[in-house]
Amino acid sequence: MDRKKLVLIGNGMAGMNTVETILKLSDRKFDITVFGSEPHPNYNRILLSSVLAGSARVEDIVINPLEWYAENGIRLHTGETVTAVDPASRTLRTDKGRTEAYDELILATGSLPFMLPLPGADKEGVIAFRDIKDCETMIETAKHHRKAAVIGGGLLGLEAARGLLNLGMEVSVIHICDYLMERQLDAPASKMLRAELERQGMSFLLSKQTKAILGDARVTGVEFADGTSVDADLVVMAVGIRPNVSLAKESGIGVNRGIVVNDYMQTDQPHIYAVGECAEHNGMVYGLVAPLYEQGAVLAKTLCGTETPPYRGSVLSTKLKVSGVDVFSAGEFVDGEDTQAVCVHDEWNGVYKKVLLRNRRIIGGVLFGDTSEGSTLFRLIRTGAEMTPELHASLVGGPSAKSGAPVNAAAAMAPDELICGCNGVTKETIVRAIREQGLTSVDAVKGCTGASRSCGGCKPLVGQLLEHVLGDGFETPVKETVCSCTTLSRDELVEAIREKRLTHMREVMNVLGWSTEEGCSKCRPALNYYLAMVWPDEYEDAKASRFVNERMHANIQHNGTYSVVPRMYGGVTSPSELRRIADAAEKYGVKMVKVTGGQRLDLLGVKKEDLPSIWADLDMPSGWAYGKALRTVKTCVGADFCRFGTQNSIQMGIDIEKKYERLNTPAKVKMAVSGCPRNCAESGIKDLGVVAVDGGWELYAGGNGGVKLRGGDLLCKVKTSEEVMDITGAYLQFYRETGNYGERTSEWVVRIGLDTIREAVVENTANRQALLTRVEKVLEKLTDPWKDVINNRPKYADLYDGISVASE
Ligand SMILES: Cc1cc2nc3c(=O)[nH]c(=O)nc-3n(C[C@H](O)[C@H](O)[C@H](O)COP(=O)(O)OP(=O)(O)OC[C@H]3O[C@@H](n4cnc5c(N)ncnc54)[C@H](O)[C@@H]3O)c2cc1C
Ligand SMILES: NC(=O)c1ccc[n+]([C@@H]2O[C@H](COP(=O)([O-])OP(=O)(O)OC[C@H]3O[C@@H](n4cnc5c(N)ncnc54)[C@H](O)[C@@H]3O)[C@@H](O)[C@H]2O)c1
Ligand code: SF4
Ligand code: FES
Repeated sequence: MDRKKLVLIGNGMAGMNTVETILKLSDRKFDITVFGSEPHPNYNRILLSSVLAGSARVEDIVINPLEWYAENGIRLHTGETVTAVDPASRTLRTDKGRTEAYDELILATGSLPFMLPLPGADKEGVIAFRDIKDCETMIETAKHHRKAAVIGGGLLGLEAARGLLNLGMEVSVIHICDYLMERQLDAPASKMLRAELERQGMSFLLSKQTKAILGDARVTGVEFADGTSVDADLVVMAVGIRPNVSLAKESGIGVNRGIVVNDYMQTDQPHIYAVGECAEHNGMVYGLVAPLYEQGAVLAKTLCGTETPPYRGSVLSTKLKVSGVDVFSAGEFVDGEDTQAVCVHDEWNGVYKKVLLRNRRIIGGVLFGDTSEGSTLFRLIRTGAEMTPELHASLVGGPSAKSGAPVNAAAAMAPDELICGCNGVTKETIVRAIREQGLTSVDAVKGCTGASRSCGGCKPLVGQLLEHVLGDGFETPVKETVCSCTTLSRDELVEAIREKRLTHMREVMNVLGWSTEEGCSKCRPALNYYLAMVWPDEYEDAKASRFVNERMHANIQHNGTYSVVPRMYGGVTSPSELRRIADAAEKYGVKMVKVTGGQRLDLLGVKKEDLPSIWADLDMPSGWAYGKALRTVKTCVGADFCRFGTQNSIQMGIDIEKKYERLNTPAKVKMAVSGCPRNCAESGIKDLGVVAVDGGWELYAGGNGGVKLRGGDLLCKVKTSEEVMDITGAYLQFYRETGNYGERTSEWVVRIGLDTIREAVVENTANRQALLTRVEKVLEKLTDPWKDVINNRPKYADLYDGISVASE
């Protein structure tokens, strides 16, 4: 049988989801060709917000990789735009001069971002937020510029603003109304949202009418109708979208706001269908994926000749994808004469819940602060459920009532209903995956089916489904908390510090509900580290929270004296340094001068009160032998002296040590550089070991020569010394950002996985660069602690009491 020729114009989520459903229904019926203007295979546009916010990479958001098209016999023409359709001859033309015939044609041309036609809107630095290119422009701009203005305080604008904050920009959101997300939220929820986003660092300019974009070639600001203005090096317009209908219109296909379709997604032209954001059904145009998938399911069945109920329109639900903020909105939410509202407005706990009723039936709602009942509420709205005392208690009755009357919304759903609107995953798909793959957790379902991968709004529903299918077999993950003062894990703590912009230890303890007033010896130094890591510019080190060695900048010995270890970069010293060391050793009665395993000299047995003076006499940088920081970079003699050496290992070691000395890390870091694989500097058992090989260097991660002996894993092989330096910096910063306080790299590498580290610091060059930018920021601020003590002696009188300073 000859297969019919199906052509899809628009390689986006709606069109491709339709094609995927068609393939599931009948993989032999159509010979499929797809045209897409963008140069990419189909990707999850929703997750652009996550790419911008740094929690996903462009590669992660591809839905159908190129191989998928090939495996399914689909001809894909990326970077090719269809310019005309001729319904009479059933052909189309593209901008590359191609003519293609079709038997059935799907238009899924999506939307175009609306760009305000302001004077100056064509300046460099004025962009939309719609595709991968926009996302990459923002990421690049953030590397060189500081101030961003986002016009539009809707879903897109706020997600863009959060992403730009994460990229280190100062962000002002300009909104035309007097409250944010007015299309999804009522005033009380919007007020709470604004307060939370302000805490995260966003600034808002509300009730502002933009008048012009300022600047010469590049934007420098935005001017408002009231005469005021705001500075900006980047302007992101997020003021809504318009269905992309020009092709349909010019081809004589019926168009209103969108391409007009009936209940089976047919246009007014035979054999031409429309689906997605470009389609207008019953006067409605949709801008969220769940309705587009519902349309796609009807269209796929229509094309395959499978019986289907008609498409009758969709009830919408939205969830803002800004971490740390839980907002959910569905159906109607504005009070009317014929509506009744059931509300909880608890500003103390930051919770707002409103359920709107008409004739006792649930027609909409808004949840802020606690969106756990979002899925249940959405289902009740879709089915037009009547409010009952049990539902009332479960939806708005607070935690106690909730626990008394759990509602498993997932159990009541039909098999083909969507659990995850963002990724088009139905209940039956998840149930099958749970049963066939033996899945026991929400994360496992996510990995296997994609459900909950985007906005996360369906997580509770996935959890309910797991409970329903598995009963007691449902896995509740065991959480390791930072210490007994808190119920938060390390990741939750760091995220909360970031999201809530907590910059002081006391603030963290108050806001995050510490059970002890002062914390404990486990959480205080950890908090001190995490705060400094998250806020390298603002945070003032809380010295008192550090362990004694770090407070004193010296290692205390069993008899109460201290050791003094000056830095010798790469294990190299000079006669004058040795002379000063010898003089100081004699002058301060040093008990022993010892060559350490890290190739430097340790002066043992120094009295506490002599510490500042001996450092002043030595006039050498601190070797940080006491700190959670880069300690030493051990080197072998390398190519300059050794007949086996292939590279200058000494210089490499010195360069690394000079660059990254003093950098605070979750635990101590030891490094080594060897001039050849004979490894005389023992690079294989270091936190990061560098080994010269023919034509380059190998880097080994997570080695340890201490209590838990571990050989390092080969992280990568690079050609140049510059690459070694960069990967070292990125590796150290990635460890700083993801390591648990006190966790050595040997444990960290095992916990988070070598592949993840390799991806973050070697393969994903944009991420490597971002890590380097962040580590540079920290390095700029580091100073030698002993210089500070020597130059500001009175300040340290309490610490080193009875001090006399030799240079006086
Ligand atoms: C940053 C961001 C975050 C979002 N977050 C969410 C969310 O959390 N939840 C949610 O539900 N929705 C979200 N959305 C909206 C959602 O992504 C869209 O509703 C959905 O992607 C639209 O799919 P579509 O296929 O109809 O259109 P599109 O994704 O716009 O796809 C249409 C494609 O067709 C191509 N095309 C157009 N004309 C032609 C032509 N003539 N020839 C060839 N190709 C053509 C376009 O280049 C485009 O690639 C978000 C959108 C953005 C931008
Ligand atoms: N989490 C999500 O579900 C999500 C996230 C991002 C985008 N989206 C979708 O993407 C599409 C685009 O999002 P959007 O937020 O741009 O559209 P939108 O239409 O939802 O919101 C645009 C906002 O811009 C404001 N605005 C309009 N003109 C303005 C002006 N001149 N100055 C300042 N503000 C102005 C409006 O008042 C409105 O709040 C929508 O369909 C949205 O649903 C959804
Ligand atoms: S590691 Fe190689 S280059 Fe370095 S000292 Fe040993 S043999 Fe020589
Ligand atoms: S509904 Fe958004 S991730 Fe599932």
